[in-house]
Amino acid sequence: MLQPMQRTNAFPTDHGQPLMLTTEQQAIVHSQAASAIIAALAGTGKTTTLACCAVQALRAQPDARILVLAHSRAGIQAFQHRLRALVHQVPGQLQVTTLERWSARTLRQRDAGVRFVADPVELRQQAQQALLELEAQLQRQPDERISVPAEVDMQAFWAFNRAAKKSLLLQRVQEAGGDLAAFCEEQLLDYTLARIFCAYERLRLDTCGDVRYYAEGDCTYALAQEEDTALPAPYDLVLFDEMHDLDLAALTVLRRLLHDPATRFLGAGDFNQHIDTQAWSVFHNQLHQLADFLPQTTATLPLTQSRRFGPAVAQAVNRWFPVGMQASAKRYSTVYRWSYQDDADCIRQLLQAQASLSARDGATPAPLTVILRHPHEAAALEWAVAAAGQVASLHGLPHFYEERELALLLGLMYAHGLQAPDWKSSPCPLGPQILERFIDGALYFGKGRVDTRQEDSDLPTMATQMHQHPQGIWRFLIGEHTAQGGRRNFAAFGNFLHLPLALQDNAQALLQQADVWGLFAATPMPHAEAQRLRTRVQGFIDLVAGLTVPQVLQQIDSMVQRRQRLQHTGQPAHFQILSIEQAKGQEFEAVAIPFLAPGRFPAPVPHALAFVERNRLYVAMTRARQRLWLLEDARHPIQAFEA
Ligand SMILES: Nc1ncnc2c1ncn2[C@@H]1O[C@H](COP(=O)(O)OP(=O)(O)OP(=O)(O)O)[C@@H](O)[C@H]1O
Repeated sequence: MLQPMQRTNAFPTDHGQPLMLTTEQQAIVHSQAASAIIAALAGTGKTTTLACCAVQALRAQPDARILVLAHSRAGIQAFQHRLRALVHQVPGQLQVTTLERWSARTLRQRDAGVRFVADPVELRQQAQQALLELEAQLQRQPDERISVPAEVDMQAFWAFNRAAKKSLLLQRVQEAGGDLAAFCEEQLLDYTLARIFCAYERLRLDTCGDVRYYAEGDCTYALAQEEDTALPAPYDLVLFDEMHDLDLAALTVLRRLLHDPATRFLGAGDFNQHIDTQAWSVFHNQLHQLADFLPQTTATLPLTQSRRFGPAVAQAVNRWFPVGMQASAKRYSTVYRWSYQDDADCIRQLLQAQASLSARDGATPAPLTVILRHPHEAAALEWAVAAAGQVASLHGLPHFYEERELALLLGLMYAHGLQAPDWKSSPCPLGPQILERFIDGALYFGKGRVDTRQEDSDLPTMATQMHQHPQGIWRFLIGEHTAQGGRRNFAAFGNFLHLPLALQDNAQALLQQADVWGLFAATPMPHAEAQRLRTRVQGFIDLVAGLTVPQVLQQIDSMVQRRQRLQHTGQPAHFQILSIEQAKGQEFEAVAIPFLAPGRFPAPVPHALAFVERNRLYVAMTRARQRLWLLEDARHPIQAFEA
C-alpha cells in the first residue's frame, strides 16, 4: 500500500501538529553555512526559524552544545515561547540567555568571588561618590570646560555610562590619541559626564586594579575590553536573535565567542527594529560591517513574508515606512485608522476599541494591548480604565501613584483631611506600598535627598505603621516623627496641611491653592528631570478635576485592589499597557497605538537619532496579529517616513 507522501516542509513538533515551514525557512533550517545571518522584516519568522534550527541541530546531534543569545530579556522570552511551541522540554545543553548574563556567568566561572551589584541605592551612592572624586580632582587641577553639578542627574549619568560602555568609549579615546576633551567635542559628547564616568570607573577598581563590582552592562564590557582573542566557548552552534540591537562591545565579545571555526553561527535581525541608540547598525546596506566582524565568511539568508499578520497590517506599515512589507493573503487582519480631537477623545476611543473586542469575542476576550511612547501617558489611561470599572496591567511602565512626587501629594491630600473635628481613626486608604513611596518623597523633597541606607530600609516599617495608625502621617509631616530629625525643612508640608478644610471637597482646587511647585523647588534637580516631574504632576492635577479628595483616594484604592485581585486570580486584564521596549519581540492579537502625532509619537529627537524614533513606531505597529488601531491626532496626522 502506498504511504501518504511525507511533506518535506513539515517540521515535526512534540505537540502532534507539525509546523509547516516556508521554503525560505526550510532552507535556513537545513543550511550548512558556517556563518549566516537572516536580515528580515518584523514577523517574518526569524525567532521561530532560529528555534527550529536549535531543535533541528539537537535532532541531528543529541549532544550538540547550543548557545542562544538575544539582546534583551523580552527577546529571550520570545525565543523560549517559540521553542515551547516545538518541544515539551528544553534539553540542558541548550543555553538560552542574554549576552550580558552569559558574560556574567563567564566571569563568575573564572572567579566565584566576583560581586554583582543591582541595588539602585548602592549604585546611586557610587555615582555620587564619583562626583565628589571629580570635584577633588578639579581642585587639584582646575578645568574651565567643566561645570560640576550639585547633584548627579542619575538618568543622564546612567545613560552615559551605558552608552560609553557599549561603544567602548575609553578604548576609542585611546585610539584617537587619548585627549578626552577633544574626543568629546568631536563626537558631541558631554565632557562633564565623561569625566564623572571616568571617576566612576576608577571607583569600580580596588587598589590592585581589580574590579570591585559589576553592574548591569559591565560584564559584556569587561569581556570586550580583554586582550585575549578567544573565549573558552565550547559550542557547536551559536544562535543570536535581535542582532539589530548589537553594539560595539557586544560584537567584540561575539567575535571572540565565534573564534573556533568548528562553531557554527546563525544570527537574525531587522534594521527597522533597531531602537537602542547605542546599537551598531549592521543592516540597511551595512551588512558587510558585520561580515567584517565575524571570523567566518557570512552568508545572508532571506525571509520575505510576514507570518504574524495579514496584508492589511503590511499595507499600513508600507504606507508610513517604505520597507516593502509582504504578508500572506491567508492571514486575516484589520487596521482601524481613527482620528482623535484631544487626549480625552483618544482615551474614549481606546475604551471603544476594547469594548468591540468584548462584543466580538465573547466572555473572556484577550486584552487590548496599548503601546505607549511616553511613560507619563499611562496615568490618564489607567485612571479612565479604572473609572470604567475595568483593569489595566502595566508592563515596563510605573503606576503613577507609586511615583514618589505623586505619592507625596496623595499623602498630603489625605493628611489634610485629618484636621476634620469628626475624623475617626481607621486604616489609611493608601496602602503600605504607596505610603513607602510617600515617605521616600517627603524625605527626598523635604530635605533634598535620602542619604543613608538606614533610612531606606526603614521605609517599609514606617509605611506599615502609618497605614495602621494614620495619625503618624500627620505627625511625620509636621515634624514630630523621630525619623524626620531636626535638619529637614518640612515647613512647606505644614502649610499644605493647614489649608482650609473645605478644600477636601475639591481635590483639584486643593492642589491649585497649595504651593505644589514650591514643594519640589528646594530639591536640586537637572532640567530634564524637573520637566518630567512637572509633566507628571500637572497630569495628576488634571486627572483629579471634579473629584473630592476622598473620591480620589477611593479611586486609587480600588485600582490597587483590582490590580492585586488580578495578580491573585491570574485573570486577564481588560487592557495591558506596554512600553515599546517591553513590546519588542512579542506579538498580541489586538494592539492599539494611541496619541499618534508628529512631535509626540514620533517624538522630537536630534536628526541623528530620527531613525530610532521611526523604528519605535515600526516596532509598535508590527506587534499586532489580528487587529491594529492607529489613533492619530485629527489636526496633525503622521507623515510617511523617507526611505
Ligand atoms: N512556518 C510558519 N507557519 C505558521 N506560523 C509561523 C511560521 N513561522 C512563523 N510563524 C508565526 O509567525 C509569527 C511571527 O514569527 P516570529 O516571532 O518568529 O517572527 P520574527 O521575525 O522573529 O518577528 P519580530 O522580528 O517582529 O520579533 C509567530 O506567531 C510565529 O508563530
